[in-house]
This record gives sequence, structure tokens and C-alpha cells, in this order.
Amino acid sequence: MAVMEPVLDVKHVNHRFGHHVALTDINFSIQRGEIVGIIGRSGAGKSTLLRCLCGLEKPTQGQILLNEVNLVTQSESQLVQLRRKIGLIFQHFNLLESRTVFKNIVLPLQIANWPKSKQAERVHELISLVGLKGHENKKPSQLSGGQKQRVGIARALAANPDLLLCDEATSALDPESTTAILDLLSEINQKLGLTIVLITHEMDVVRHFAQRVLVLDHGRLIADGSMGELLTTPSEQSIIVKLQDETKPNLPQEINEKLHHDDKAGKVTVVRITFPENEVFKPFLSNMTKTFETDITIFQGGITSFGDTTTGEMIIGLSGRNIAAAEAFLEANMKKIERLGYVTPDY
Ligand SMILES: Nc1ncnc2c1ncn2[C@@H]1O[C@H](COP(=O)(O)OP(=O)(O)OP(=O)(O)O)[C@@H](O)[C@H]1O
Repeated sequence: MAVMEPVLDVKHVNHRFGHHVALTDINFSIQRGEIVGIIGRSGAGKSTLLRCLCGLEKPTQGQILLNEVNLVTQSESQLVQLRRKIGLIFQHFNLLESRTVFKNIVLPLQIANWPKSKQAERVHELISLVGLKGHENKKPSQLSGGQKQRVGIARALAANPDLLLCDEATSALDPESTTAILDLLSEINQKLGLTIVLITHEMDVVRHFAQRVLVLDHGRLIADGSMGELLTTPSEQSIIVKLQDETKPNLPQEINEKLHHDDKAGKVTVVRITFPENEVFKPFLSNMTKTFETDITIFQGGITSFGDTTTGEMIIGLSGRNIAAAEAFLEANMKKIERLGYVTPDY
């Protein structure tokens, strides 16, 4: 659980490029130890916000406090010092091709004038943290995308930052490496208590990774909450609707084609159910089948975890006896139940 101690405080940030408004009145605060995902479509203002957060861009208005120091009013030389407290990882890794893994990771330590005698020990510690033992002397071209990003992470962590900012850090990776990198970042968050902000346009990344999600749309912050809240709070904002749709289980095509909306005897009632948060492992469904002698067919769905919340959504078919009572039971025990229609049992 994050201790309430803000690492980053963003207050009334506005940014324009000439007449073009890129960010409008952005306000949020990030506590030490939090993992926060910032999601938005292309052009929503994510990169601009990220550049402001690390002092590479000065917002036209507002304050960005890193450990209570306002980045907006600092001189360039003060910013150089302050940026050492921010680790950055990038979509395309930004490694120096001519240097080995070891030499890429040691670079920030050399820049920060770490004592030479301590540099090698620190690099080996980082290499082992990110799972790259044995690769010290390889050049980036000899590594996979996932391994390159591990080097990027080790380099970003080298000088013990207070904040790790990840800019589309998994967008260039295949799904397997994406999961491995997100798992590594979660592990680092747990082990070191490091605050992580990840900017992405990928719904799946925030869903699997972030404890808290900020949604940017047309330069405005339109939502700030846990993934659970975001997915279950009705919204008319198209990006949130899309996020909710992408995470919803849908009926398999062949069943969907046979779905009727009229209630005729002998049909299977198809419902979408959302479990109450953190109650997915309770035997609701088996209790229901025993009590009401109702049969269940699972058409789609499963259990998802985000942060420390577990939730589940399923599309099930109800048949047999006492269907109305079973539906009433679900109504009372599920977070949400939605009747989608009916199918004949010959699906
Ligand atoms: N240097 C610049 N000069 C003028 N306009 C800019 C500049 N940088 C960004 N913009 C504009 O500001 C808006 C926000 O851009 P930004 O790159 O922050 O969005 P984004 O969410 O990161 O998009 P993407 O995912 O495509 O990178 C866009 O309309 C963009 O065209």
C-alpha cells in the first residue's frame, strides 16, 4: 500500500504550442510507491505531459512539483540535477549501440560522478535485478527487444531515482516480452517501493499493470481512478467506453449469430455477469446451481487482476429449472447482471 507522500504534484498545468492547446488544466498527485498508467489516444497529449513531468518542456502555465520542488521555475542547470531523480525508459530503448550492456548501464553513474570503486558493484546489482546476468559484454544488437528494454530499465534505475517514467515502454515489444517487462516493473515497484508512471496508448498494458489510471483525452484529464472503477462506472467518454468494451468478454461469434431477443420456453437465457471486486473466488455459481437446480453453460469470460483488485466477468447460459430465481440470485449477489438474450440449446 502506498504511503501518502506525494512524489509528484501537478497543479493547473496548461500547455500550448503557438495557438494549439495541447494540455488543459491538468491536476493530479502521485504518491510514493504508486504505479500509475496514463492512457490516451494518439494526440491526446501524453508525450507533452511526460516531457513536462521530467522538465524537458516548460508548461505555459501551472506547477509541476517533484518532491515539492517546482520544475517549472528551475533554471536549466538546476533541472539537470533534478532530472537525476527521474529515471526514463523509452519505446525504442535509446541504448548506445557502440557500448556493451555494462557500459550502457554504467553511463548515468559516470555522469553523476559516482565513485569509480562503487560503479561496477552497482551495475552488477542492477544486471541481476533485471535478469541479464551473463549478457554484460553483449552489444545491444545482440539482444532481443525485451532484453534491450531490461537494459533500459537498469540504466534508468542506476542512480536511484525517486520516480520512473515509462514512455510507451512496451509498444515495440511482442505480447510475451510485454508481459515479462510489466512483471519486472511490478517486481521492482514491490522490491524497491519505486513510484512508476507509465504512459501508453495500449489498453491491455494499463489493465494488467496499473493500480491507478489517468485518462487523457484532447489534452484534458477525463478520469482518474482504479482500473476497477474505470471499467464499471458508466461513462459517455468514447475512450472509456472503448476501454470498457475491449475488456468485456463477448459471445463467441457462432453463439452470437443464434442469439434471439424473444423469451420462448425451452431456450437458454444468456446473461453477462460482473463479480463483485475481490469476491471472484466465492462459490456463487455452484451455490446457485445447487439451490435452484439451474444449469450453467460458460460461454466466455474469466478472472482479471489489476493492482490488488481481482474481478471477473462472464457470459453464461442459464437452463433447467427456476431460471427466474437464479437470475434474481445473480441480481442480488453480482455487481452487475445484464441479460443478453436467448439461444436454443442446440448451439
Ligand atoms: N512541438 C510541437 N509543436 C506543435 N504541436 C505539437 C508539438 N508537440 C505536440 N504537438 C501537438 O500537441 C498535441 C498533443 O501531442 P502529443 O504528442 O503530446 O500527444 P500523444 O498523446 O503523445 O500522441 P502520440 O501517442 O501520437 O505520441 C497534438 O495535437 C500534437 O499535434
